[in-house]
Amino acid sequence: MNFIDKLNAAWRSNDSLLCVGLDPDIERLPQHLRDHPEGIAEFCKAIIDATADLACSFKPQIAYFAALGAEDQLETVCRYLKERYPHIPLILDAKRGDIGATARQYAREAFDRYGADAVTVNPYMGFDSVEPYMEWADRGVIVLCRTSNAGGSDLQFLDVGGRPLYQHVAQLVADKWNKNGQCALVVGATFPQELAQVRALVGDMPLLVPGIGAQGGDIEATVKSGRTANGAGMMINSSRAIIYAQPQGGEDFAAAARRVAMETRDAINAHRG
Ligand SMILES: O=C(O)c1cc(=O)[nH]c(=O)n1[C@@H]1O[C@H](COP(=O)(O)O)[C@@H](O)[C@H]1O
Repeated sequence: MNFIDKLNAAWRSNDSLLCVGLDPDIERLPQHLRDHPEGIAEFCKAIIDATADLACSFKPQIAYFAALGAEDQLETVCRYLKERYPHIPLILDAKRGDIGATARQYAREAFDRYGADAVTVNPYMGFDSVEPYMEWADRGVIVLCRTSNAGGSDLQFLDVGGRPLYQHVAQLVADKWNKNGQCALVVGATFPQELAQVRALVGDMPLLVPGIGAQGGDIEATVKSGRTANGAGMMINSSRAIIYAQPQGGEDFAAAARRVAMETRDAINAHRG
């Protein structure tokens, strides 16, 4: 099953648009896992088990593993997800961007090494830097468009022929780059008006929407701005607010993550109709 079909099936089967982000900062893990040689993987596996029935996707952020030389633990997490929850899409967040020959190696890393269903990529270097990922026709290519951070406006808001660059990117991907129907776009939940603009330009193309939770994006405005006619169309990501939900000295971290993931999924679903 290709990425888009798998995502559609996960939206339906879990009745969820929530993407659970796996950003395992070693300094924020429970002490017993900080001291454990496979602590990062154990933490992620526990979060996955606690939230897999509530999520439409999981998104590990590669930097949290690579910074510590813990790519083997990312492999473990990806393998675990694919064996235990093969119906939930795995998005590798790597935001890659380089010339074609190098991009092909990044694509092999994402799709062959980690077995990701989709990867995030940066469009700044143009189509030949994104095309190599498309050789894996059953995988998703998720292109940065209007990112959630304040500094995203520095370039993404520049005027390009009468409209901001992020809209040009959205149109370009929808009209020209998405030849195999495998593309999606990143649009931050912190900018609901721009989210609505992108939705208007790209039809039903899936959108990865980070920025609720720790970054403070408004769930109602996000869902109303980005939903498709059938009340789906988005992977709304929350990472820190879910995975570090454990109150000090309170409940088990995985149970706390489950509680917040459920609240978030339900808050999203309240506005899909
Ligand atoms: O591509 C992304 O996932 C991404 C794009 C963007 O515009 N903003 C953004 O925050 N992200 C990622 O989404 C996650 C957000 O994490 P929280 O702010 O903890 O929910 C991080 O892994 C970011 O790297």
